Amino acid sequence: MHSFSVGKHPLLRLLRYAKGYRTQVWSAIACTILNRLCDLAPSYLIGVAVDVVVERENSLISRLGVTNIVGQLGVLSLLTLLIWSLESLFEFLYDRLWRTLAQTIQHKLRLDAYTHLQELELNFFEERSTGTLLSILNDDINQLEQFLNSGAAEVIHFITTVLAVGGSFAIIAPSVAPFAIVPIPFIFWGSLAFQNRLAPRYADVREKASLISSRLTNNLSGIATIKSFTAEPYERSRVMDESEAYRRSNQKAIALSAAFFPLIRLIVVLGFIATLFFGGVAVANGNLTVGTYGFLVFIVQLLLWPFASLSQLMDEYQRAMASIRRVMRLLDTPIAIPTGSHPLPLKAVRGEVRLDNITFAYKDRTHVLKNLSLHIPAGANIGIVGATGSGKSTLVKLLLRFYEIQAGQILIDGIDIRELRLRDLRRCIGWVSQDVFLFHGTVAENIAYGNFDAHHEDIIHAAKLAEAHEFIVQLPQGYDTIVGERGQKLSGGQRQRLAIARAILKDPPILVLDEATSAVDNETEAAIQKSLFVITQNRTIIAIAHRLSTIRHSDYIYVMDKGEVVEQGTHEELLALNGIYANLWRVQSEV
Ligand SMILES: Nc1ncnc2c1ncn2[C@@H]1O[C@H](COP(=O)(O)OP(=O)(O)OP(=O)(O)O)[C@@H](O)[C@H]1O
Repeated sequence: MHSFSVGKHPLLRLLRYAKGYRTQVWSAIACTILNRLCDLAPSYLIGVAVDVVVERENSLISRLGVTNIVGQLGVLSLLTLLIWSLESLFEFLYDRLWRTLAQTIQHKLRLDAYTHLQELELNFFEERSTGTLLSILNDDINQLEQFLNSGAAEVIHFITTVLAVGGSFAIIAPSVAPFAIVPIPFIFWGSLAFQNRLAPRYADVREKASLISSRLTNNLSGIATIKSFTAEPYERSRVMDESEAYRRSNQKAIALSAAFFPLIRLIVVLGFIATLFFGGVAVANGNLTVGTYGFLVFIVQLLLWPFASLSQLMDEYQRAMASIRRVMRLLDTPIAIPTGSHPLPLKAVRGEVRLDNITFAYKDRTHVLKNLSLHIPAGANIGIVGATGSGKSTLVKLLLRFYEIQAGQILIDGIDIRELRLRDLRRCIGWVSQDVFLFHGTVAENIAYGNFDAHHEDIIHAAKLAEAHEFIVQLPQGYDTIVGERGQKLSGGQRQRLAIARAILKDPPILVLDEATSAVDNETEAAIQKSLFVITQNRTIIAIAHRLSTIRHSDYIYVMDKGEVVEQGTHEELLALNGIYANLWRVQSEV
């Protein structure tokens, strides 16, 4: 999606987000230049005032037709008032324009980064902590604010000042001007050297910030565990370590950044002294008037100070770049599981699933599934059992194409899932996972996640089928009760039933239940089974369970061990086989 911009300077890529705002950008540039010109004017007005009192009837203003001094000073005062008012007006305008643009850029960048993030494969998320990603999406993008708010204005102010003041310098005193600009190359050289040293320090600061963020998010979600193990002091010291590392990293950046401005000031003073000295010599030799000399000494500061403030801008720039680079790196992460192009209209799905000799290993791990084949006819109701860690959940995740298989083929209705449009594939599978995730929101909203267009009656119907209606209506606000983050205000069994209701509402041709009823009691499970039986007609069901009673009525049962199918058949056939399944059944029946 972003490949065309890879390789471009991150700042240029950032500025691309302002593309559709040409008028605002130009207006902002114009207002910034006008503001700076108005800002410089008073220094010139002082020159004009001196001119009035020294030259009297022969002053510059007298050429406008006002000859007496009071009149001239009156004109000057009005001019000053006008210019200062304009300066304020332009400042208001440019500040507002740049800051609005800054918000727009941040908003678009954040949205782009999030959209891209959502497309990345699960493996990407497994290798990074939530806190790290959060710090990029939130902190880093917010970090840009300061630079975006004022960076452009400062650059334009700088250029305007140098051109206006430098130009007038060259016109008024061509012989002194070269001395005034002597420090400029040194300032540039110093700024570049500074920039190169500062960049890695700010990159380190951002890195440390993301480490704190990841520790904090982790601890906040594990707060109950921390409390139960009375690990508060331990966690406090871990947070302290991360915070200390951040502080130290920042200190290193500050030490350098703080030294720069005073250093530049020293160089600036050289230009000031040169003007003072050589200008004085010129006056003594009769090559320069006293008035002009005074004026030059005054404006040389106007010329040189912006160079000093350049250091602050560089600082902000480097800080922003450290963040921009992190965001751009996220945007440049390639999507490892690309969508296919074959459409699979929901209505047309029959629901036949075939796994053909598949082999799969998680990244840097040994094989989880080896040469596994199984065939699920459309509309069949199959069960999968097996020891913990034998690869049952992995199999389902492969069907959803969360990971890519290394060998073999997975087919739905005879089409390789790699060829299918990813959204179509996932839309036709309803998945109730082992660890249910509920979003912060109401019960109804969480069920409606299965179908955002569902009516309230549909939600209730789905909840009834999932045996959830009864407990929902007993909650304080019924369907409008907030479930808390991750659904923590509900019991495990209640969460599972909401997840089942959500999957039922999705009404998928293929329904996968991975330990979907493991947390509910036998009685409730039996009731859910009965309801499910009603809706399982014309639907392919894949049920994974440790409790064999859950799947004993399946049309066909696969028994897995260490990534392979070791037994298969109906419940009766498997009992007759007298193998692993029969053994498990005996153990569980005795219990
Ligand atoms: N994201 C992952 N990255 C690396 N390894 C993983 C990942 N998920 C699972 N595994 C490993 O793959 C193996 C199979 O896990 P899987 O969850 O498929 O087993 P399961 O049969 O569903 O087990 P259970 O009955 O306990 O749920 C396990 O050894 C597990 O450690």
